[in-house]
Amino acid sequence: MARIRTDLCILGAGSGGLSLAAGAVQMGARVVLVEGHRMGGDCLNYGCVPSKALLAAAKQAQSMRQGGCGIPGVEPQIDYAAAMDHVQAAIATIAPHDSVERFEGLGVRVIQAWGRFLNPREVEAGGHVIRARRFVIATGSRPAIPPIPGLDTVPYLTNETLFDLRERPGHLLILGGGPIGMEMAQAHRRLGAEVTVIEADRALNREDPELAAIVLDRLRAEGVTVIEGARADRVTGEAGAITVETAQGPIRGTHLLVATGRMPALDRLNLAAAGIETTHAGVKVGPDLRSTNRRVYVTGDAAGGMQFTHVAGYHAGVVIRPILLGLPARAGTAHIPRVTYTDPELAQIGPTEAEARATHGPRLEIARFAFSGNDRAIATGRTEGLIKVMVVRGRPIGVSIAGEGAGDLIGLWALALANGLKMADIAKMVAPYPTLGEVSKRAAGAYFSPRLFENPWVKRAVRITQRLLP
Ligand SMILES: Cc1cc2nc3c(=O)[nH]c(=O)nc-3n(C[C@H](O)[C@H](O)[C@H](O)COP(=O)(O)OP(=O)(O)OC[C@H]3O[C@@H](n4cnc5c(N)ncnc54)[C@H](O)[C@@H]3O)c2cc1C
Ligand SMILES: NC(=O)c1ccc[n+]([C@@H]2O[C@H](COP(=O)([O-])OP(=O)(O)OC[C@H]3O[C@@H](n4cnc5c(N)ncnc54)[C@H](O)[C@@H]3O)[C@@H](O)[C@H]2O)c1
Repeated sequence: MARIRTDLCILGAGSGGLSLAAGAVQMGARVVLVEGHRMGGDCLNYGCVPSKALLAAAKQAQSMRQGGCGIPGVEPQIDYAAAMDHVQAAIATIAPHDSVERFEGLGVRVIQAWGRFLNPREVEAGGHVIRARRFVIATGSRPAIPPIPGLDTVPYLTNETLFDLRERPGHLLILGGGPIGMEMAQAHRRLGAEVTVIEADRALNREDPELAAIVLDRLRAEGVTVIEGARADRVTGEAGAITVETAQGPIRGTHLLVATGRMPALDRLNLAAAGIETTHAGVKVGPDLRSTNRRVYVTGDAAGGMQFTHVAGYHAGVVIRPILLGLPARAGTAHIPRVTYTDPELAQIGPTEAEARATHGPRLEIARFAFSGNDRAIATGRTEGLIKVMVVRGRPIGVSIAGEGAGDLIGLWALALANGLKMADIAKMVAPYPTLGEVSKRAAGAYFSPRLFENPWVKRAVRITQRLLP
């Protein structure tokens, strides 16, 4: 076994591991990066990139089908394999950025093998024993497959196999109405498949119900069947003919996508040998993302919190401080946005209205503005949408947006929450006309207008001043 001594050994070359490796090596640390499968991890190969590329193909099809602004729709000719080629081309275009060659070029030593702890200070990977001052577990997550009787007897898809399909499913059943389920439901419906989502609870149940309804109404109008409150009791059938039994009756389709959540990918790591404790959600970490082994930090999905690429990247920026410079660090969550890339999109940062109400009670004020009052939305015929801002003592603490471009619109509020800006700061902003971005300013306006327009003191001051002015 070859022995390697290094400053930092990172397990997993996905969103978190790659950001950390690139940052650490460029700041002067010796870095070993261990990846057992594909560079780029889930986001590039089986997650964000393929799902957004497929959604883009689906949006193209839908805009032809739907027409609008006086242009009649035409039924598009859909070549599902060509749409999947577009997906693979998007992955291939981004892949060099995440490649072994690029990282070796930066000075990172990349080992392409699965890593596992031998003891609290050493990892074995591909015939090497790596002794590092600090380790980072950045091994991500994988689909959590529920123990539904019969599921293991039928061929089912997950996000790891869906994007390999070359033929469009005739009728795609989707188990789980979370972000993966709803994004893939809309993509497949728009590409011409029949789609039924089977959700045990409420679809998009982490989101504000009023805003989730805007998205779900649209999906249903496009022909996606969403069955809520339906737990799958049993699955039977074979390739091309699959039945999901629920208390609401049997639901039949040709393909089944399981999208019922994700579990941390920790099983290969031999964590017990390193004294690293876990919870059901992931590695047990403190607010500084340090595990129960003080030499080992955790980033991204493996840390058991929010499962997003930008969170993995943010974690990389947090742990690099103590690892390289011995400085204290703390990972927050209050300023982290999330977006579901359905059309319309659904974006959230901080607490929803119900969550904020539970914490802040009567101190909570809600500022709202509907997209139907935005001139750009009217001009482009996309008026479905709403922004809600949760405000406590003049500061936004949470924002929910459903509507076209919600994922981009939430960026302004991510800046506001990260920097403790006030509603007055948003109101000061001059937004270009006509843009969807004006909805943020109008929400701030909605917060201040009762204070300004329904205030007798303001009216009195204006009357007095008008009398005195020459
Ligand atoms: C369908 C889908 C769509 C998504 N869309 C979005 C989106 O639009 N926006 C968003 O922000 N997030 C999205 N996500 C979530 C996002 O992909 C993850 O949050 C992100 O990839 C997590 O990054 P990570 O670094 O923790 O893990 P990953 O990126 O998954 O990387 C982990 C890496 O570790 C490797 N590994 C595992 N065990 C070992 C080991 N023992 N030794 C060596 N290597 C190991 C794996 O092979 C993998 O390459 C999506 C996820 C899915 C499934
Ligand atoms: N746009 C994005 O940023 C994006 C997109 C996709 C995924 N992701 C990430 O990946 C994570 C996982 O996504 P997901 O959609 O798989 O998980 P999820 O946990 O968000 O949703 C899973 C859904 O499946 C339901 N469910 C669970 N067991 C069921 C059963 N037996 N029968 C019927 N329904 C059942 C749950 O009630 C839940 O609504 C997300 O939480 C998110 O962090 C992000």
